[in-house]
Amino acid sequence: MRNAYGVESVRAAEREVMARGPEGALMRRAAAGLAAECAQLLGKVYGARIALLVGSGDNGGDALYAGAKLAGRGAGVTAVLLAPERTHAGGLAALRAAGGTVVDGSEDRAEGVVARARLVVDGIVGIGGRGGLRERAARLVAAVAGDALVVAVDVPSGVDADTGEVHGEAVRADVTVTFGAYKPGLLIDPGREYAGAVRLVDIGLELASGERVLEALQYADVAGLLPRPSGESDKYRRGVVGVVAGSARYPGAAVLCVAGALRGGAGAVRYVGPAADAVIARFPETLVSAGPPSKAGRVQAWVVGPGLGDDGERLRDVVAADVPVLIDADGLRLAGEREVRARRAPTLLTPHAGEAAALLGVSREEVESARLSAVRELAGRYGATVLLKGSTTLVASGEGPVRVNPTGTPWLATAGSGDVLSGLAGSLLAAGLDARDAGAVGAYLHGLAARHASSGGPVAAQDVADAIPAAWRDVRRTD
Ligand SMILES: NC(=O)C1=CN([C@@H]2O[C@H](COP(=O)(O)OP(=O)(O)OC[C@H]3O[C@@H](n4cnc5c(N)ncnc54)[C@H](OP(=O)(O)O)[C@@H]3O)[C@@H](O)[C@H]2O)[C@@H](O)CC1
Ligand SMILES: [K+]
Repeated sequence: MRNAYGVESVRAAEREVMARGPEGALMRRAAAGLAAECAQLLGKVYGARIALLVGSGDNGGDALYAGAKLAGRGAGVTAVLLAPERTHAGGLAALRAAGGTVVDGSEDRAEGVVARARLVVDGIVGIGGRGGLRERAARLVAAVAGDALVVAVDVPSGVDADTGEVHGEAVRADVTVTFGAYKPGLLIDPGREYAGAVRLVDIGLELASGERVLEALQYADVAGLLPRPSGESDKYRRGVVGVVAGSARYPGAAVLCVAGALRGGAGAVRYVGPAADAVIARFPETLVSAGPPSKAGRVQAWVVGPGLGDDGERLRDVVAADVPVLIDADGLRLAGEREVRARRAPTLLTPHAGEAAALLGVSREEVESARLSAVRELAGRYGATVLLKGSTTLVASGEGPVRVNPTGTPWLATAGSGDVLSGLAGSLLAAGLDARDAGAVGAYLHGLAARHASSGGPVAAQDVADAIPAAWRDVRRTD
């Protein structure tokens, strides 16, 4: 599991270590890790031209000490000071002693220094930052050459470390070297995109796992959660998932949802609705019926919503069921907050940003720019688990850390891919995973399947469904 911690927890852990150890030890460890990463990126340090963008706090101090190390190895290092009178004094002295030079960020030549650098170190602001880049910093960042390497210290300046929100301008890094713990803002878009590749440097902070605010499942975690049929399994023990989706006129959503459900580990898929002919034609193993879902026979979990149109009656029938229910697409529009809250069995809602925006009464842009608060707000309002789809899919329940999916790919933004995900996650619910695990494991496999199917090119929803077994095998191999 990859865990991320909020700024307050990181600061508290820092205070504890500082109370025990010698002054400046943490910053020296951080700077050593930062310098090592810069050296590795450069390949050859000797003679390399490096610009340090140095703000008023300890983030700038890290950059200066790392710059001193690189200058000691023969790099040409220049520090550009954004707040000369408040620069970290020890760091500045170390850089000067190692042969580095210094310019005031308000001088005309500062932009030229930045523009000529092969590597730019962003030590403008770290976890003490608020809001986007200020004007002078933004001007200097705009001067960075297109082919220069940009390394952010701890957090790309302008990105909110706790949320990944970006208000105004921010640094776009190739690599972010972060200290002590991942910060949520490095793993959630838009911040994640600004961070580039994230490297964690251990500086000896001890963080209690109960304080993590965000977690990302890794291969081994997913392998441990995947359902495993035993020798005794029959279809009911493995779980039957019911799918209420599609319409006679638009059967595609039903077919794709069933395609996902068949690959999610449940023992059988029951389809209820008017697209039964199309479903059977494609997947003859599906059990189909046309009446109300509650009369369809035994199921261990329902998926309702994709392509459902305005069929509120079937939706209400499913929502009244006493088994786990996944609500997606049209179902989200039709399901009342009160009905969902009143359910006793688990509920998993799977909106994309546009659907989440409609439920919250805000714009799509607002959801996309503040994904963490949007998913938490929805989970709270509905008393449900919510999977917010997108470039960084998030899964939130009322309590516990939010899960962020690390396997997404932009190619997944394709028609029908959400229908496959809802079938897949519903199948995992039927197989016995709780709503948070079903959502997170479903998103993980779905992303991995899309990568398999795409290999860097466009991908259709059916291809994603077809690649789920390969993704599953991939994960199991690490078992
Ligand atoms: N915690 C740890 O374990 C360790 C932490 N370490 C390092 O320390 C860093 C935190 O240092 P920090 O506390 O000095 O804050 P930091 O981020 O440098 O900001 C300083 C000042 O910047 C200003 N400012 C605010 N917003 C701004 C903006 N948008 N644009 C421009 N300026 C802005 C604001 O001052 P203001 O100008 O508003 O008075 C604020 O007070 C951390 O990220 C890591 O790198 C490691 O060395 C070792 C272990
Ligand atoms: K920074």
